Amino acid sequence: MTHTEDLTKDLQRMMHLAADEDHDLEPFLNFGLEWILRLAPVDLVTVLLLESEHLVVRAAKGSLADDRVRRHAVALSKFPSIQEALNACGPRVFEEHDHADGEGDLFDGVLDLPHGHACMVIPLCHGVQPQGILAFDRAQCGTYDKHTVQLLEIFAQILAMALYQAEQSQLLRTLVQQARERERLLVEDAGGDDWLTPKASKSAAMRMLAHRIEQVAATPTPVLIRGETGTGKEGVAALIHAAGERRRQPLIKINCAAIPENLLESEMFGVVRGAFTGAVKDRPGRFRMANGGTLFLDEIGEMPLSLQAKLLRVLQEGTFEPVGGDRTIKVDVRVVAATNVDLLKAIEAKTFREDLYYRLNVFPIELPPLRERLDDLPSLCETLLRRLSKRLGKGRLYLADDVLAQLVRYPWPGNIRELGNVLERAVILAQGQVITCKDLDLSARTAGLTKSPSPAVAVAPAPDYIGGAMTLDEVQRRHIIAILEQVDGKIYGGGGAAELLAMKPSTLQSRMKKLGIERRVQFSS
Ligand SMILES: Nc1ncnc2c1ncn2[C@@H]1O[C@H](COP(=O)(O)OP(=O)(O)OP(=O)(O)O)[C@@H](O)[C@H]1O
Repeated sequence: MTHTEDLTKDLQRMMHLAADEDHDLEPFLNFGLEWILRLAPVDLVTVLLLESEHLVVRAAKGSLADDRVRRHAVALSKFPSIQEALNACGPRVFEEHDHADGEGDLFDGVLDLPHGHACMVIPLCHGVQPQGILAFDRAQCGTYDKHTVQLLEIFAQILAMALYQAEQSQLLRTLVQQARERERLLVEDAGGDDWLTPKASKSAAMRMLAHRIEQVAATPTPVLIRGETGTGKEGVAALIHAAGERRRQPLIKINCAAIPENLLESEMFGVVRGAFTGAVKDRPGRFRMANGGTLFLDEIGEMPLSLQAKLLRVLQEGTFEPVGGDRTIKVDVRVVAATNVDLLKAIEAKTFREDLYYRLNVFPIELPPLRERLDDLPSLCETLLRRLSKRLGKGRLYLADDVLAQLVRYPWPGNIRELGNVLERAVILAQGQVITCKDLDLSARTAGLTKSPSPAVAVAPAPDYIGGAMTLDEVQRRHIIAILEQVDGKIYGGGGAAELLAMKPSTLQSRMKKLGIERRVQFSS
């Protein structure tokens, strides 16, 4: 094969790798840098990418490439001539006096190269911003001839294009993921078809919460959302993000309980290639992905103590070091955390840091459990049935007349998630469009609960369908009266109405007041 044929084949291969559909840069870099070593008089070729005003080695090949080179990073401010080359997007060939005049070499302290060794950088420019540089070094003195410079420039153009493609495809993936996430989570004012927003809620507590969300959304303050499992904490985090100025930036989620302890740190803070076995590429981590936007830390109570100090530092200073790296990264991220465990108890048990708790708890948001916002049950059922109808390809779905009364009696330990599951199963079991009590089969669930509500309380007939004649308030009023009658008006303690209804006594009393149930008049104590 002729030299030209070889070159053509290599270039074809390189173009093919640069256009790789997965935009995995590794094969391109391996092949491309080896190719340079074969064609040009070079002992070290390095790709250095720009990251927060630093040039960070992304790949290195050649007889001088070792681990120290591969982990090297320098502040751009220390190399004005490279900054100039980046501004002009043109190559810079260094001569002996450049090294002598104080700017030094990119690899000073890492490699011991003689003054005047052949050294050149070519900026990687494709798209709006320069992405970094290609640097070429030789152990011996001399400069690069014109033809070599031209060849290396062409290679730099191909590399810059491949980098740009990979970056754009990563951006696209993140945007698609966010769009899907947003679609799933709602977002407020998008019609609210798939979500009952706190603003549209009938429960006073939820409407108050809508107000708190508006207050805090515009600030960068961390928010701690507390609430039992399935109460909608993730949805509230999305609302906070969507209501603030960060809404056009990413909302990134990480579930601290779902990721093994040893991987959580790199997942959150990123990892430098080679930091541990298996870390084959640099990964940015979710904090960097969320830069400018919001990071939702779900199940924060499960975060290992060892990571809590690092998180506290990001909250206080906005800085951290990726795993295996010593370069400090600065980010601007709004943190929204959620938990369904009692963090004060976790502090007592020494599994949660007190200082982190106070930093996160600046603006706490408490989500009430479903049993304390029963006013929302009809609208929630409507919303969830609409969602199910769409998802399962059913027509409009209805609840039969006595279903709401039964749903009100159930204590909903799994909250809205459980309600969604119960309705989903009922929709599958239902003969047609109307869901009956038989389809709900709540008795099986009630049997599994320690705090079971009264099994046989007579409840007055409920409306035909949701939106029918009897209001939920009336259903609740009759049900509470029935329970109070059953327990002779006892509210507190074992066997009292509050226990049977799985409510706090104080909540029951305020509900009775709201519904106009006068205990002293109607019941003996
Ligand atoms: N207001 C709402 N309107 C419609 N669906 C809701 C609402 N709130 C919660 N849901 C649904 O309930 C389920 C649980 O919600 P979410 O995951 O936000 O709860 P969570 O409190 O974060 O739960 P966990 O603590 O277990 O992570 C989801 O399917 C969600 O779509």
